[in-house]
Amino acid sequence: MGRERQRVDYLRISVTDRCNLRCRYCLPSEGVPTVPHAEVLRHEEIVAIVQAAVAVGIKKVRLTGGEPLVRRGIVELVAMLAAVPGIDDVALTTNGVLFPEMAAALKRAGLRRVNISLDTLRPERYAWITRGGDLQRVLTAVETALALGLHPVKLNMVVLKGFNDDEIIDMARLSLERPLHVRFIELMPFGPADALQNECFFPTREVRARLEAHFGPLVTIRKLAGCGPACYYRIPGATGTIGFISGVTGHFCSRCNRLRLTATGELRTCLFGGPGVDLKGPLRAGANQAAVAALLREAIEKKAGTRAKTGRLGVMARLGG
Ligand SMILES: Nc1nc2c(ncn2[C@@H]2O[C@H](COP(=O)(O)OP(=O)(O)OP(=O)(O)O)[C@@H](O)[C@H]2O)c(=O)[nH]1
Ligand SMILES: C[S@@+](CC[C@H](N)C(=O)[O-])C[C@H]1O[C@@H](n2cnc3c(N)ncnc32)[C@H](O)[C@@H]1O
Ligand code: SF4
Ligand code: SF4
Repeated sequence: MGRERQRVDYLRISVTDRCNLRCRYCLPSEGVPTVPHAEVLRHEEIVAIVQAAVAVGIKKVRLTGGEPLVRRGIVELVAMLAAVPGIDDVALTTNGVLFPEMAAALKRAGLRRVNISLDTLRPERYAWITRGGDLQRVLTAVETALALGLHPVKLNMVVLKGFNDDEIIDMARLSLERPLHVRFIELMPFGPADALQNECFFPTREVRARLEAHFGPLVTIRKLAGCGPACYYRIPGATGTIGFISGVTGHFCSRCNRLRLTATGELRTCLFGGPGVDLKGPLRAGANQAAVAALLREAIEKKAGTRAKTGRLGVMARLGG
């Protein structure tokens, strides 16, 4: 008997390829050539694709980027997506820089939860890894998300040997008193991260060993809202959790539940590449919802429960992580 196919119910949407930071493992210092405005999907086009996606089983959307909060009208887009019948979860992955001022409006628009990238708790390190970012803004973003009752609030830390691996315990401590979910992410070989892989890759098993040497055995917990690739644990007695995203050493592809939509309207069935399907062309040529749904259905049927094999990987800021 064949393997039962994982239900695909989650669409990650990169709403822009632009970013207000230049994290060293994600973008080159000069950035990447930006896509002309006309090539980027308009709000209405994203909504049309999401409506078609609901017809093929999508229930959750996550907005990412680039930095999703630099997209003009992002609050309105959240409201439009939250209003699509059949969508029960609208989430955001952000670097947090613009979040404090926008958070209340985003929540009012229907944002349910947020994942915030935070690689270090030291201001000078943060400025270095992001090429100029201000740590205080991200810390304020985390506080704002908690104060607004967005739930769960997850933190994303890409662990880099020799840069922030000495902060693993400090980051994990953030989960002790408050409902913060601290995720340790393995560096994946995209764009500039490819060149860092040899020197900086720090595997999940070593993160876990460090945590257990300090806090004692971690307790396995059932998954948090999100159904992403993270595996969650708890430090005994902690309010929040610890998550591991093992994009390199892990084996979670057989339960992959997601599709990706790039800012320019290409549908991808795997972060690691594979054939993309152009949705913008058909949409602009007048394809109706049923026709877009048929393209989505076909892509889902072809989606393998394994990582796509590809010669060249793009940059994360283009794919939305
Ligand atoms: N290999 C792989 N990595 C992923 C996948 N989805 C997300 N990631 C990585 O996981 C990290 C965190 O991603 P987030 O955008 O916070 O999303 P998430 O953890 O999937 O989201 P939720 O589970 O919904 O909270 C990023 O480094 C992503 O690149 C995936 O399908 N495959
Ligand atoms: C590409 S960013 C886009 C959203 C937003 N700009 C942010 O930083 O949260 C999404 C996530 O991918 C992670 N990421 C970027 N490059 C990565 C890499 N090479 N390996 C693993 N994770 C990476 C980031 O740390 C971030 O948590
Ligand atoms: S990880 Fe996010 S914040 Fe950092 S450069 Fe990439 S897209 Fe921008
Ligand atoms: S690597 Fe590809 S198939 Fe595997 S979990 Fe990520 S997106 Fe899904």
